[in-house]
Amino acid sequence: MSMQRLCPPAPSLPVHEDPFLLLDDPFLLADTATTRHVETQALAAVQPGETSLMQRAGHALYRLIMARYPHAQNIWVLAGAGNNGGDAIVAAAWLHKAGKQVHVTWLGSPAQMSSDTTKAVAAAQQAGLALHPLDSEVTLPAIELMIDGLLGIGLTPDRPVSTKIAQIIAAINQLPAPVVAVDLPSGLIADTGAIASCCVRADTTLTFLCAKPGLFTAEGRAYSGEIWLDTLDMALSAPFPPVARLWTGVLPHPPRAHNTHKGSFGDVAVVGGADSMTGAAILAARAAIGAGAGRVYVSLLTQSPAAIALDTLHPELMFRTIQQLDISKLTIACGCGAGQEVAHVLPELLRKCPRLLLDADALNAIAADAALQQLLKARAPMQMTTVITPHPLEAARLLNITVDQVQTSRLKTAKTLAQHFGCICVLKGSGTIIATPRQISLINISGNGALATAGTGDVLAGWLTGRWSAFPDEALQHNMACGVWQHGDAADRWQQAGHTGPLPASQLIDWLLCA
Ligand SMILES: NC(=O)C1=CN([C@@H]2O[C@H](COP(=O)(O)OP(=O)(O)OC[C@H]3O[C@@H](n4cnc5c(N)ncnc54)[C@H](O)[C@@H]3O)[C@@H](O)[C@H]2O)[C@H](O)CC1
Ligand SMILES: [K+]
Repeated sequence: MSMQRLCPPAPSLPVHEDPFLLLDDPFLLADTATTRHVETQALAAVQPGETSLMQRAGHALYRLIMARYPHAQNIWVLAGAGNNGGDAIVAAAWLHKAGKQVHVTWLGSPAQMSSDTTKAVAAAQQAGLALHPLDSEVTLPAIELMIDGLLGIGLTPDRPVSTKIAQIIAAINQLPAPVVAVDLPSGLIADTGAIASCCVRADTTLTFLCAKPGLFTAEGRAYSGEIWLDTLDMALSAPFPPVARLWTGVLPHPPRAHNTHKGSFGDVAVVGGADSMTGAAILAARAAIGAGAGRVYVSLLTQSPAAIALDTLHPELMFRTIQQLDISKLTIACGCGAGQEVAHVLPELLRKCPRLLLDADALNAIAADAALQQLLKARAPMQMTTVITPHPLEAARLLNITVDQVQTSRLKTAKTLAQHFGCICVLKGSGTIIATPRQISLINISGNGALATAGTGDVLAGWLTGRWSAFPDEALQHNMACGVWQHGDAADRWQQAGHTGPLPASQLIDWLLCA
């Protein structure tokens, strides 16, 4: 296995439970420390006379450019002072040999080069390719492609990008030509997907050795474009622990058998919908029945006598008060549009409901009340299972940190929440994370900005609860990851059908149902 596209992924990918990073499983993600280990081991494994890793990386980059942008003649290569720049210079030399008009701007200096970069620079110059300092004019008639080799995993995450590089990044982002990023878009932090003050907006990213989590969550998806991985033909002897795994599809289920009935797929209740927010609970309930639950009850928290008692479009939904339900037998989604009233019902639900998904206002109520937090923590030791589905602001409230702290460490935040409350945490946002206290975290790959509209979170809560009810024997983390993937996939199909705006939540359910 050498080069392959990770995002958008190929269909029907296998699910691995292997807790170690092996280079034949491209969907395991490594943080920078692990990548450096892999790099050290890979460097040691290169035999004298074999091509260096930098040569392999540069040649892989060249091949991808020739395949993806075959008609680009005038190419501007931006090479930083480190090995990321070295990779770009190797590719530039190949492009030059192939007859392309290549202009290289190089920020490095002979005094500060790694030995691989020294060789790359010498080889490029021998081939007749000039490396220009930053202040020289770019002479290409019209740039048709840019190669971003400014910064890779050597970016220091805790300081802003230097002014000089920030100016180049601004220039790259203003030009209309497509950008191919080397290893990472420059400015993206490999471990988190946060950006260090500014970042190249790439159309294609070719990452090396192992895929990095930052490409797939937080700002990563927005800045990386199409993501490719090249493992540089390394076969590593020692496995390393991955930091997360990409989740790229659904697990197959047998079709609903003939001799089943509604009781075979469990009962769901949606508890939510305070005054003027009943729609949120209805959306969740409609999604739950669509996801496969046998029966779905709606328990509205509104006190309004005018509250609906029938969903005329979905008369299969049953409206009951919470007192009319046997919560010890239900899978419950609680919180959608639930307002402050939810605090009154949460103690009972937290104590008695065996399978409880908490969303939105339920999470806000728990964040504000230490006693509810204790009740939530007490569930796991009593074999009661909880899924929480916070968006970044709700996650921040639960941990008493800022949204920025959540978004600059999404993997860590999701894991902390899962461990702290003994639950599965589905941290929403671009690159949704599905974390458990002990298993490897999953990063969902599907979805897009069409989901950034009111009610789509309620649909997700209901959809996940419906899946939980319908497939109670499926490993819960995988079950939730499948549901998250379907939710994003519906939005991807919506865009592929030519829609450019938001996907209204009620229509999202229709798109989920016609997968
Ligand atoms: N070693 C190998 O064989 C391979 C490496 N590959 C590529 O190498 C880079 C990582 O290279 P490294 O030299 O460690 O770091 P960078 O090139 O990413 O950057 C170092 C460079 O950047 C400066 N710097 C750091 N932080 C900032 C900042 N905030 N603002 C401005 N400048 C900053 C730092 O001072 C250095 O000058 C990896 O990504 C791969 O592309 C290949 O994978 C092949 C094998
Ligand atoms: K880069």
